[in-house]
Amino acid sequence: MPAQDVEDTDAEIAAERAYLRRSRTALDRMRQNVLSLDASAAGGDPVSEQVLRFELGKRAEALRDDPTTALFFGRLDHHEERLYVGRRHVHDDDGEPLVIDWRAPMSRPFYRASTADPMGLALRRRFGYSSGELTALEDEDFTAPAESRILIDEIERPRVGPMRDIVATIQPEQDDIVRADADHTLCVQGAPGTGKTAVGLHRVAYLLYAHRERMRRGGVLVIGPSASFLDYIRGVLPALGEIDVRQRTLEGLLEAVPVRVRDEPAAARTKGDARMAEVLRRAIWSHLREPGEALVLPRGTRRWRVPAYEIAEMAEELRERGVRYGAGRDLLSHRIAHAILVRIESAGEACDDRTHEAVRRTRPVKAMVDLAWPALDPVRVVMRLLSDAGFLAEAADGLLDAAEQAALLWAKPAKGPKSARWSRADAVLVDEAADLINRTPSLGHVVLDEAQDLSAMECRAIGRRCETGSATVLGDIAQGTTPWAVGDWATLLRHLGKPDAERTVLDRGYRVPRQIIDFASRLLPSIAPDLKPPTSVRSAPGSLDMRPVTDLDAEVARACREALAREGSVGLIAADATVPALLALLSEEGPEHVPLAEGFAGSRLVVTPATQAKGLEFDQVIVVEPAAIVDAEAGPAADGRSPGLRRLYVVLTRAVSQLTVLHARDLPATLR
Ligand SMILES: Nc1ncnc2c1ncn2[C@@H]1O[C@H](COP(=O)(O)OP(=O)(O)OP(=O)(O)O)[C@@H](O)[C@H]1O
Repeated sequence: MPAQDVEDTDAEIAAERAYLRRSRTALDRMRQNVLSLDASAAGGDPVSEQVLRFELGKRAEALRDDPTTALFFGRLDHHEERLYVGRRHVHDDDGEPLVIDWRAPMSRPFYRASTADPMGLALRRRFGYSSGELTALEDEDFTAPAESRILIDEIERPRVGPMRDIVATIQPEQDDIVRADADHTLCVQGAPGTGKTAVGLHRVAYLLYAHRERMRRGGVLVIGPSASFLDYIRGVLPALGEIDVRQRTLEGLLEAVPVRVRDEPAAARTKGDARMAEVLRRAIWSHLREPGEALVLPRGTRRWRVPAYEIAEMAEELRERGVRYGAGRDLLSHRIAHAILVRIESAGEACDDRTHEAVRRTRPVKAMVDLAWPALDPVRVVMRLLSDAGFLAEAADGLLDAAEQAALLWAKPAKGPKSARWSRADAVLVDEAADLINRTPSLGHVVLDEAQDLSAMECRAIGRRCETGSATVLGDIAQGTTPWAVGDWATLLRHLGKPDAERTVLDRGYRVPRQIIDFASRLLPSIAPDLKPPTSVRSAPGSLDMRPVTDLDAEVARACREALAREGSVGLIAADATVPALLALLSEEGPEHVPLAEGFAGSRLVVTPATQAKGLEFDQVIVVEPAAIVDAEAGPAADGRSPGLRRLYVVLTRAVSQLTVLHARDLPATLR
């Protein structure tokens, strides 16, 4: 850079720093204003006072400045006005905006303006930060397409601990998804590292900004594949100022039974099959009974009688109307009460709502409802289905063959719901049964990550949680590793109840350098032949290091030491069964490390079982013995593709800067 330019830039940076100081001071004043508000004066009664105090506390918390993050990261120069784009809105004492929220419509040109369409901008400025200090700027005047060094620096900035937000560098194709219409369900097929998870989380923040009341009322939920994954992403939404969003695994969501065991693949596949919905429906409705005798209700000196066939007809009519089982029970009691009231009235007695309610609550009416339409506990229904071959055979007749029914039955029938050996797929069946009895409330929006792994029944469980809301469905068919996975987006969306979801593809990779993604993509023809190989925004010569070795243990320790000598996080990824031995080896050899189960905070070197690597990333990854990772997966997936190779694809695509592959055995043929 010529000396004059350097001076100009220094002067610009000094001016921008001054603006940053001014914005920070203004933000602090906004917070002080909130803290000075008197909840008791505004509230009135003690309850509203408490609510107000709580709300003010939250508001003040949201306005707390974090000096380690960028308060603004962009500047938009229109011909007439200049706007700074940042994490939150900041205004001065006169209400004049100093920084506008990245989610506001006015911020959109920061993410979308291009040479083809500058969106009214004369200049777009990006700011680079180092530890909260404004250190660089980058200008674009839209006369020619420009590459952003700040984007590349941001991606390559060494990882410490959990995932961080990408608010300063969201790319146009990602911005489309983040800001998509709230009523739309979107399905994103995205290659590894294309930003699906990041985009899903920023979309939540966007929806909470653009539709705050509606989303707050309905609720927003993020569903991720594992506890480690949730631990990894937990900081992103709070960093975007959103602290109230529930983040759960599917198992965490289905709390009716404790998950204790893992199913054999055959059982898991059958339990996850959509036919189970019909089996359960039949099992639930098989409880209706035709009464053997008429209902007789003594009242005063009279006895009112409703014949058994009439009650059976009422029940049948309700069932045909498609009511939920639980609601039907209630409705039946009303029908019976009504039938009795008609008789009473025709005998000349005047009745009103109170008579109706009194009759409905009489012991004979309740007893008749219990007999004809018994109350059901979904847990017990599913327990019986999985324990009682006769009951299962009746419900599954014509739907599941004998082998499938045998695979479903527990080896030892359960004694009670508490001691039963429930699996994850069983918990999903309980959830379906519960919904057949009482409708599951729907949320405003669900973000579903790693969706490719879900079974049809799991999709249904999630679908009912966004039945009247919308969803963002994220995943990668090539990374589907479960034997029960549905296998394609159209089927998955149908089971989710969103067949008309808009589908889109992300194939520009941000995490993985070209050299590594090209290598991993050699697996695609075997694991997902319909998918195009992804591209990468970065090239990093030397980032792929293949090491055939003879003494695997010695090489693992050496590779870990080498990686720790460089910057950033390190993931040592191996077949699950070999992880205990690797942990013992590292404890003996010395490199400081932590097992994944203990989280990301303990050490830079995280020993990660291959089955837990999904969704995670590390600056450097050391993969130990690919052949063992492939062999560890049982049988072919539902669509006939090797889940072992898919697992390997996941593992090989976790690295940001460096991938070292140690192998004493041959590599799988497709990689050679
Ligand atoms: N626009 C961006 N700016 C900066 N970093 C980005 C951007 N998009 C994605 N990244 C980074 O790339 C990495 C991969 O993103 P993310 O984990 O969301 O991808 P993914 O598609 O969910 O990957 P996978 O399918 O492998 O789990 C993350 O570190 C993320 O912060």
